[in-house]
This record gives sequence, C-alpha cells and structure tokens, in this order.
Amino acid sequence: MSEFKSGSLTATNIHLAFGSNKVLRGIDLHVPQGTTASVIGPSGSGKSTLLRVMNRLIEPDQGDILLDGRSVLADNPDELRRRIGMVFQQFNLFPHKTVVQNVSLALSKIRKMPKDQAHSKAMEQLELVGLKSKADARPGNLSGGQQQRVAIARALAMEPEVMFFDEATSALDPELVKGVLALMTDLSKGGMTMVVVTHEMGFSRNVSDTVTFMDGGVVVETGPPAELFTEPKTDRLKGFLSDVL
Ligand SMILES: Nc1ncnc2c1ncn2[C@@H]1O[C@H](COP(=O)(O)OP(=O)(O)OP(=O)(O)O)[C@@H](O)[C@H]1O
Repeated sequence: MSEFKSGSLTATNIHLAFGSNKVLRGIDLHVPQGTTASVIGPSGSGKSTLLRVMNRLIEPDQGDILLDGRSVLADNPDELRRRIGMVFQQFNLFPHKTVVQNVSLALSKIRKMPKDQAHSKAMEQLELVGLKSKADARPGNLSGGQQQRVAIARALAMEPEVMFFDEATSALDPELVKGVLALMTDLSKGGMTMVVVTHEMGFSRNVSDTVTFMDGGVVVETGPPAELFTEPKTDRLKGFLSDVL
C-alpha cells in the first residue's frame, strides 16, 4: 500500500469552548507527511473534539489548521472533509444498501464518478481490506470488525490525503479488534498520514511515529512512543499509563 496521496497536517494553538467548558486550550499538533500520530488521554480530555475541529466538523474559536503548510480555515469545509477521511467508533453504514454500494455511493454522489467506474473502484477498495467476497452482502450480515473495514474502505475510496480514526475499535468485541488494527497498521506502514485517537496502547506504542498525551484540553507530553511509554516526564502521564497498562 504505497500509492497514497499524502499531506502533512498541522494544528496550531487550537482553542474551543462549549459554553463555559473550555475543551481545547491551546493545542499544537504536527503530523509530518506519511507518519502516524496517536492521541491518547483520559476520557473527556478533548481528543475526539480535536479531530472534529481539525476536519472542521466544529469550527475552532482560535487557532489555525494547515494541510501541506497552507491554512484550510478559509476553504469550503466540505472540500476539506474530502481531503481528510474519517472513521468513527460507529460505522454508520447504510443498512439497506449492499457493502459495495456503501463504498461506491460517495464516489458517484460526491465525486460525480460514473456508476460503473465507482463500482470498480469500490471493488478495488474492498479487495484491499479483504472483503471483496462480501460485496453483495448487507452490512447487518457482517461482523462488527468487517463493517468497520467497510467503513475504512469507504473512506479510502475517496483518496484522502490524511485519515482520522476516532476510537475505531472501541465498539468491537475483543476478538474483532485485531483485524481492524492490522488494517490500520498496514495503512500506517504504507505511508498514509494518520491521526489515531485510541485506547489501544499497543497500537500507540508499536505502530505510531509520535504519541500525543492530552489531559484537560492541553497537550501534556508529545514525542516518539519509545520516549513517552518508557520515560514519561510528568506525573499526569505516569498516572495515566499506570491506569491503562
Ligand atoms: N457537542 C458537544 N457539546 C457540548 N460539549 C461537548 C460536545 N462534544 C464534547 N463535549 C464535551 O467536551 C469534552 C471533551 O470531550 P471529547 O469527546 O472530546 O473527549 P475525549 O477525550 O474524546 O473522551 P473519550 O475518550 O471519552 O471519547 C467533554 O467534557 C464533553 O462533554
């Protein structure tokens, strides 16, 4: 998997409040092209909100977001969301469409690709995630792990420059987590630029290039996994790791 279009992603001094709840308080995150950044931290620390701000599902109160060094805040948010693929905890597949239709729909509707072309592109993506044989099934007849792989195929079909994963394995039964993490690992090794919010410390430690530990809406520590996991500098990270490892 080395054919990805890929860009660098930078967020600088991001602030966001929901009413009086200051959820993001000056976040900086730099994800060089072709690398994987994992974002870890306790529940409520602002990780999911940060992803949503970076693809402009939510507008920041302050700060900038740059793709390939250029600010995207003035662009049409729909255009940005085409450049950043997102995979959520819930797969949000259309239950009454087939698997291949779920993948091809956005290609024909948003990319305006002719239907037969969208279908072959969708089949290619399903092959990539190991689910070509399920093309004509309904999502409800697939396991949760397979459904999540369809959601990943759907995002990849749009040829994003960056992929966001927001707790992509949290809703899965433990035995299904492995397959999805293996696919994410393949994407990472294949050179996709990725931001992965995760509770999977094994992925964060063994696959990501950098780890960012958030707590209370700020970045407490960031660096290579070997550093953060073996020599945490702050009591907050030490405490978090002793709880989760
Ligand atoms: N749409 C919203 N409106 C109001 N408050 C929100 C909204 N979304 C998130 N919040 C609040 O923002 C804070 C951070 O939430 P967020 O989901 O970003 O945390 P998280 O680190 O991803 O947590 P988790 O690991 O549990 O998913 C929480 O206090 C949450 O209640």
